[in-house]
Amino acid sequence: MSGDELELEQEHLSELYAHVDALRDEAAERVEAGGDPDAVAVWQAELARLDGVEQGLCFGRLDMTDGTCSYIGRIGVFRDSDDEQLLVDWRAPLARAFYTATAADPQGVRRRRRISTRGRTVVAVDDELLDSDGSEEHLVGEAALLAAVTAERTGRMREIVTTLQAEQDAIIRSEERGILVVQGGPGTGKTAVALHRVAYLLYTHEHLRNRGVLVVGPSRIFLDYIGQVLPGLGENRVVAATIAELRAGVDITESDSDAVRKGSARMAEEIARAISSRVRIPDQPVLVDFEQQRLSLEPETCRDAAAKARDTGLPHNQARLVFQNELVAALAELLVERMESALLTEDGRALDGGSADGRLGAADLKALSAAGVVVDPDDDAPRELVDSADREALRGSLLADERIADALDELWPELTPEEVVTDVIGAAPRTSADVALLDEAASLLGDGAGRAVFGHVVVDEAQELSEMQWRMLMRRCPSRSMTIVGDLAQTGSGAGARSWGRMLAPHVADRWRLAELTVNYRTPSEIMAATAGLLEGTGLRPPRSVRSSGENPWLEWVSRESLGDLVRQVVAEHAEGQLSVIAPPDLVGELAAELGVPLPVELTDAVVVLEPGQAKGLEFDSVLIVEPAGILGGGGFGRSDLYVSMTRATRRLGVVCVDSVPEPLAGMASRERVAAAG
Ligand SMILES: Nc1ncnc2c1ncn2[C@@H]1O[C@H](COP(=O)(O)OP(=O)(O)OP(=O)(O)O)[C@@H](O)[C@H]1O
Repeated sequence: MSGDELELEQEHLSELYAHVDALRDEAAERVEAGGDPDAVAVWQAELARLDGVEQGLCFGRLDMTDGTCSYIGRIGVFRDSDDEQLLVDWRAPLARAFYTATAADPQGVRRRRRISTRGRTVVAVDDELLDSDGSEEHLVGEAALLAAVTAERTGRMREIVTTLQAEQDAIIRSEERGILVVQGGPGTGKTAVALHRVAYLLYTHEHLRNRGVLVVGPSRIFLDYIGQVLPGLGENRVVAATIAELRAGVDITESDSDAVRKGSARMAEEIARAISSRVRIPDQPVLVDFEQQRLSLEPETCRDAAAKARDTGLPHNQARLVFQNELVAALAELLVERMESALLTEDGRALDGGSADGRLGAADLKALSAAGVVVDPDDDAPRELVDSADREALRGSLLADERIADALDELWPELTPEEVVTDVIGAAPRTSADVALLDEAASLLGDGAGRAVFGHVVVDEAQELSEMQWRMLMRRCPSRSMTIVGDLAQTGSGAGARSWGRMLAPHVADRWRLAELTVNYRTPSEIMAATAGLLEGTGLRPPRSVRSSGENPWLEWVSRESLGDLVRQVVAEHAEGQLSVIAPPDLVGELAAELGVPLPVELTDAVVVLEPGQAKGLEFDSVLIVEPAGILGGGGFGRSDLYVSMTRATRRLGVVCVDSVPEPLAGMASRERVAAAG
């Protein structure tokens, strides 16, 4: 590449940064000036957006056959004086050809140029001519892609905006409405694509900025791992949470041997039943005292009130108010009738007998005045003793009366989600699986406190979610605009999905669309070949690896006593990049102590020790699996867990077995043989 070209690109890049600096200065000034807090918040967000795109601001250029040229980057930048577009946002339609044009389908592109930068300096340009005679399908920007996928891992996911592939681009730009399921094997870029899609949707659909986007991930470790991707794309206002974090204030302990039962949609029925069984229809009249009067609530009256309350369709705690109003109205009628029959004749004249002198007795007056009904004791003219305003006041007093409130609460109590869930599965401590039950109960009780809804929801590692967790998520996305990414071959939870259709049917019937990713960018073909035995008989096919590493995975077999020594030796020999030791949960503590690495893990450390469940969605340069038999035997989904664990490696994989080698791994070569071949 000629120096002139580099110089030319440097000139353009410097001009771009000068513009961005000017924008940043303006935003900083506005923040400093203060004033309206909303306006200040907007300028703060703008500052964060501009800071987020500092690295790799511009990464491409398209030269078209019609002689025009556009630069592609993380955000759009315009020259103020003539509105000329200096940089096209990668999400704009104009940028699309950067990802999808091929020699077979050049889309008007003559040359695609990738611009590599370090800080604000152009370090390389890499050109692809598309108007040559090309008919072969190939990867877009192969050299840049391979450089990206073989780069050393840092414990933080990077955005892939400069090397997105056509099948990924199509998913990112797919229409916002409805549910899009992205199924793909390990390393096919599902997480990366989902996050880039969020950035794209926020760019193209203004309303999502106000309505919010939620990204749901399997663990806090995973959310930290992906936490830099969206800011690097200029998007800072996305909520990222695990399912458990979606209900604040629940203390979680993780392990749960009952997660499968708790995940089943049948729990929704049990919870509904637990709530309705708390409403008691008495078989005997309920006697309540009010201001020296004894009133009786008949079972029939209670039954009618409960039916009316249920017919409203309101949640339990709100329907309770209807129930109370009905019963209080019935009690008020009782009181009125009693007073009227005691004091007035049928045609409304005062009766002798209510009190000795034919006037209201002291007790009557007290009861009425307690109820806010003011009656002049000298007035015995024919009239309706208690009019509608009086009745209203009487009902108010009845409702406010403590003994009446207690009696009504006995029949239809106000409930909390925790009480209901305790009825169904027992008292705390709560696990992550319980959170969906608490949410279900809260929804049936009408306790919406703290439940935010979002305009679009992204669910990563979606195969892990139980039926109850799907119900919980759907409540947060009334528009059903969702991107769901996952891999049925990686389902590690007995409560998780075996079929997308079955999981989604209760919510959207068959109104969802499927997109597939087929190329594995992470795991070299040698490692994928070693996992083949794990998919045997499942009908699932592993994705095609984009590259081979030339390094074969190995397997070693040691006694329990020598395990620590061997693991320490392998870790000591590990020289470059990040290494993750992945072991069954009961070995993790011991191995971490043996290796002197902290728990819980710090993901950016050179060596980390994880359980298979924690490794979901992550990746490392090297992976050492310890005691695969323990992972395989760790529940009905041991095969998936081992498959997930083995496919976390971008370069090297070793497996250490204690005592016996699991059958699906029997074909792997020994460490010695691999070392000799290397
Ligand atoms: N177009 C691309 N350019 C560069 N790197 C890519 C591309 N697509 C995917 N990758 C890289 O491949 C790796 C795997 O991506 P990602 O984690 O999104 O895959 P996944 O399908 O979610 O995997 P898994 O299901 O195993 O968790 C990441 O390092 C990602 O950056």
